[in-house]
Amino acid sequence: MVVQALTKDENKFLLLEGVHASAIEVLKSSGYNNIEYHKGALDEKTLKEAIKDARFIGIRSRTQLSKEIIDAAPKLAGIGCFCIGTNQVDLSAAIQKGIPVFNAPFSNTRSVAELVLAEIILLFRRIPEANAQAHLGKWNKIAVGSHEARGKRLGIIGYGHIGSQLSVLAESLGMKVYFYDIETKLPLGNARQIKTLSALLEKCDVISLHVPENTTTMNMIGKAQLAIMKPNAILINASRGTTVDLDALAQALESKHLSGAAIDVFPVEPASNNEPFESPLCKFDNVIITPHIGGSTIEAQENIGVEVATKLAKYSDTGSTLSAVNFPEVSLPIPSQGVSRFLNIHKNQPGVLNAINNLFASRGLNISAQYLQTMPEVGYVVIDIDRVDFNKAEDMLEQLKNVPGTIRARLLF
Ligand SMILES: NC(=O)c1ccc[n+]([C@@H]2O[C@H](COP(=O)([O-])OP(=O)(O)OC[C@H]3O[C@@H](n4cnc5c(N)ncnc54)[C@H](O)[C@@H]3O)[C@@H](O)[C@H]2O)c1
Ligand SMILES: O=C(O)CC[C@@H](O)C(=O)O
Repeated sequence: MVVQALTKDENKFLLLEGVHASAIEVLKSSGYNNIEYHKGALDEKTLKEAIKDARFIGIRSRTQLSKEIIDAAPKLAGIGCFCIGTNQVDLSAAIQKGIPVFNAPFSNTRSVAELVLAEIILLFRRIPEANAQAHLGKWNKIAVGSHEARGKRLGIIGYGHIGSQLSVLAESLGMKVYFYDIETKLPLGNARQIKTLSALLEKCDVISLHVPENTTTMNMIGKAQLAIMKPNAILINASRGTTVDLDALAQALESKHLSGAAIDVFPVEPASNNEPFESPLCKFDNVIITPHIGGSTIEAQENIGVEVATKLAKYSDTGSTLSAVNFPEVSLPIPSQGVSRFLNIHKNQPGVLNAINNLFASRGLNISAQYLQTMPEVGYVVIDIDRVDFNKAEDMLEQLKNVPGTIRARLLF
């Protein structure tokens, strides 16, 4: 359990996978200079070593923060995913250790929507094949199988931040947009929500996936779903690699049932740019294969760097967990000078708050403000008391950590 009040330099930030320099700028301007930066992901052994004394870690999609890795990080207080997806983190193991996980839910969404729009046009025009042939010296000037996007039907699976932006962009090209989502969503423009996935697949000329990775989306496009797609339809996946069965897709391309595909994400992705990439799709000229770069634009990465680093610094400075993905959200005002602030993360069981309040009362300490949020497993309470000297605050922290049910307690200032 973490109990000591820390200076900013004692908070080591371990930043992996080349997160944008904007993250470092934010951390430094917030007074955090103890930053270990790596351009790539670390192998498991090196990661376990590096994370041992890290207070915060910043990753993208390559680093798997399993329970085993989290258990190897006794000081870890916060995780920043410098991306949208958080499926690479064992969120349940993190919350059980009292560790909030933050991400950047919007910053790269436009980049993905733009890439998919470009892929729709390229695939309708059969540009990937023409390009491959031209590179081999073959001049194949034909219009066969080449189409405008205008008037074609786009089917979007998952009408969230990315799917809905794609919807607007595609309509501006004159496409007819349909979508399938497990939630009822407000259609933008003239888009229409379709009740079942099969109805969407049967109807549309292009299908694009924009769902999260979870049990409901695992292999949601397999042999049966590909079979009911329109002949010569196109499949695009820039969501997560687990959503499409790639062997089934390869068969659908082999049999020429589909006219093309664009795939940005894979069930197994190389851990670094130095490792080889293999896929059953590599042999098809009518498949655009990209190395998980849907969100990899300078604009997106810079914004993500600022957004996630700000969330980590704010949590470290004030205890604010606003927009954490796995954790009770507490938004905190800027504290006044005359305050000492404690955090207590505890199992959500009866009596913890009572015990905490009795503890402060028994020491004659006035609680000037208290912020509490709970989730089924975990409660998070931030306690401001009229300022006490450091020794007394440290003594209180020792008591606070002994409150039954406490997972983690910290003294912020
Ligand atoms: N390729 C990249 O570089 C890249 C970049 C950013 C995001 N992503 C991925 O794109 C995906 C979408 O991101 P987003 O920001 O739009 O997410 P989002 O959470 O805003 O939207 C996801 C939508 O999918 C819906 N959904 C969930 N389960 C579903 C199911 N079984 N069937 C149908 N709909 C379902 C949700 O209701 C929601 O509307 C995520 O997997 C994210 O990780 C990839
Ligand atoms: O930048 C990455 O590694 C992941 C990008 C994307 O998949 C996301 O989840 O935001």
